[in-house]
Amino acid sequence: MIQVNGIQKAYQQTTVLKEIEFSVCKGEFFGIIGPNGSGKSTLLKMISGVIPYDVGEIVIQDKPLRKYARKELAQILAVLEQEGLPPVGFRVREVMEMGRFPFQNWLGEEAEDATALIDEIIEMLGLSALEDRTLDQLSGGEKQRVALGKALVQKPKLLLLDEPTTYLDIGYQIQLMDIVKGWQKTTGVTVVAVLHDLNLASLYCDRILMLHKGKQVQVGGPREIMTSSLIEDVYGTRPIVMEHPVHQLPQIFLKSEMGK
Ligand SMILES: Nc1ncnc2c1ncn2[C@@H]1O[C@H](COP(=O)(O)OP(=O)(O)OP(=O)(O)O)[C@@H](O)[C@H]1O
Repeated sequence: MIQVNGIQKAYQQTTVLKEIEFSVCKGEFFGIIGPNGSGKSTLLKMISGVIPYDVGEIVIQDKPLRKYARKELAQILAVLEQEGLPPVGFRVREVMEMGRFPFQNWLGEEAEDATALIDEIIEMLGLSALEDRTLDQLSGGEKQRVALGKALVQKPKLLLLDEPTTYLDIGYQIQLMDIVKGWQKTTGVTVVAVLHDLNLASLYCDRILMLHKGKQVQVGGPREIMTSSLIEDVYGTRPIVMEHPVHQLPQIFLKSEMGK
């Protein structure tokens, strides 16, 4: 689905990503982790075509990214990002409808009626009671669900998530990740997610790319990536890693230097 071949990126004179090389299979849930400033968002923005890369190539569905027209890319790829919502005056349903722009002609008409799809997604995200509210009348967590809805109504083949659980309490974190996973199972969408929470990354991702200071440290399954030595090398703190009692996947426990 995606091949990232030898990507390099500099802002002004400072290189922020170098020699990034990996591929993501169709239908995979692929995570990108790493400390603050390691280049995660920059990499995701390059995959979504928002910012250019300096060296290398990104290929999506066997076609180099730079050969895609904007609208053509928007028909296969959707992004959930913090700043992805329109200005505040819009209502929840209107925002969902905006997700259909890539499929409309210049008159705002679409070959397929998307009303049923929008209804289904509003219902699935628990937004039915809020659909006539404007964005400024929503909490941070509710806005995040609207942003996810706007991405899902595009019915993307590739869904890019930039820190999707920011602002969400633990209940909504799991709910949002489960919704994405469930949606993936029914539609076969490929998901690439930048995640700060290593435990969520371990639970949901098939494979994970770990970045450190703009370099690719390793790509592998949760058991290969979630080791205390690798995490200590990259994050500078040595956690305890234990197997989740239900999911049999590695989970980390942080250790305080101060004790209690
Ligand atoms: N527009 C920009 N101009 C200059 N430098 C930038 C720009 N955007 C990001 N950077 C720098 O590039 C590096 C990588 O930033 P990026 O936002 O990709 O990291 P990140 O891993 O997503 O960080 P975080 O976890 O803190 O969100 C950082 O050093 C950042 O300061």
